[in-house]
Amino acid sequence: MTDLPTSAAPLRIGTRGSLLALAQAHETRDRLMAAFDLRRDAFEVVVIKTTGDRVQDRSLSEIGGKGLFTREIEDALLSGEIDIAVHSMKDMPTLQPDGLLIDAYLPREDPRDAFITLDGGSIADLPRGATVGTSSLRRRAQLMHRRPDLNVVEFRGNLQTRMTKLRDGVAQATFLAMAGLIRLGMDEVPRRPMDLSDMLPALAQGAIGIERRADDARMAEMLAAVHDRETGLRLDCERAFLLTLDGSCQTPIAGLAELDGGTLRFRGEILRPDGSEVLATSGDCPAEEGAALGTRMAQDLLDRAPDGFFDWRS
Ligand SMILES: NCc1[nH]cc(CCC(=O)O)c1CC(=O)O
Repeated sequence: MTDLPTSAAPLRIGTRGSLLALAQAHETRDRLMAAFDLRRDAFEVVVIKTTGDRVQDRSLSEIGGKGLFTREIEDALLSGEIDIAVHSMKDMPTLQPDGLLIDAYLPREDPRDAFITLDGGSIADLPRGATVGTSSLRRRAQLMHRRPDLNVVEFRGNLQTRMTKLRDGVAQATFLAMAGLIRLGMDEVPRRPMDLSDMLPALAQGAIGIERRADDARMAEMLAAVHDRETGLRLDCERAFLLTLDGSCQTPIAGLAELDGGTLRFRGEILRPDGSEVLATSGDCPAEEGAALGTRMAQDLLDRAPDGFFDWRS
């Protein structure tokens, strides 16, 4: 490989500024350092503020639009201010702008959601009418499906902010992705990982993707060295499912692909926002054919959804 980055011409990694985003950018840098025997000063982490970071006083679905956490970063990639961008794949729109692509993923972390209370209790321990904080339409719908008696309130902010809200009594419980807790080393937070049969995660939860310019052969070569093939196969299926349903992280859609040797198994579901109805599907295929399976699984749900099921789609 010619033309490796140096301290004089470092590889610039674009990222949001949250602690989790920075941890993910640093993991990407560390893996590239190891793969190419480079020093830390051959990299520069460039923090970019996005609309989603800036607006804290309204719910994400209210601000609307796709790419709330990505647009400014993708602009920096297109203009050449950065060389790659590191993203939580569950926050990524399913299609990238012309000229950009994502075909490199780091090894996926635990994809499950965790149920969080200060005393480590379970959902079943919550008294009738208890308040749960979450801004995720998916988690809200999944929770209300099981416990329609619960009161769900908006809970925005990073992991630290949400823990402070729990301590302040704004809500008795919340959900956080296991991947975030693990990547931030928040070992002191009492968490109960949700069984996958009780709560399917957001599509691509726990996966880190690295975006680059489509015509950047040097970055393509470098990223291929850190790409995790199994994560890629699972994400091919999950992203095809999401694309066919035209969903995003802000719609009540859940699903997960898992590899079992050469077989890819997928489970997915869509919900009404109030949790009153769930439509679930599952299937499997050879590991390499996940995209076709994801599309077929989504089509199955579209075919079965009664009139009006998708009224929440704008
Ligand atoms: N929507 C915010 C977001 N984006 C990615 C993660 C967690 C890490 C991941 O899923 O990769 C989180 C926080 C959360 O849902 O608890």
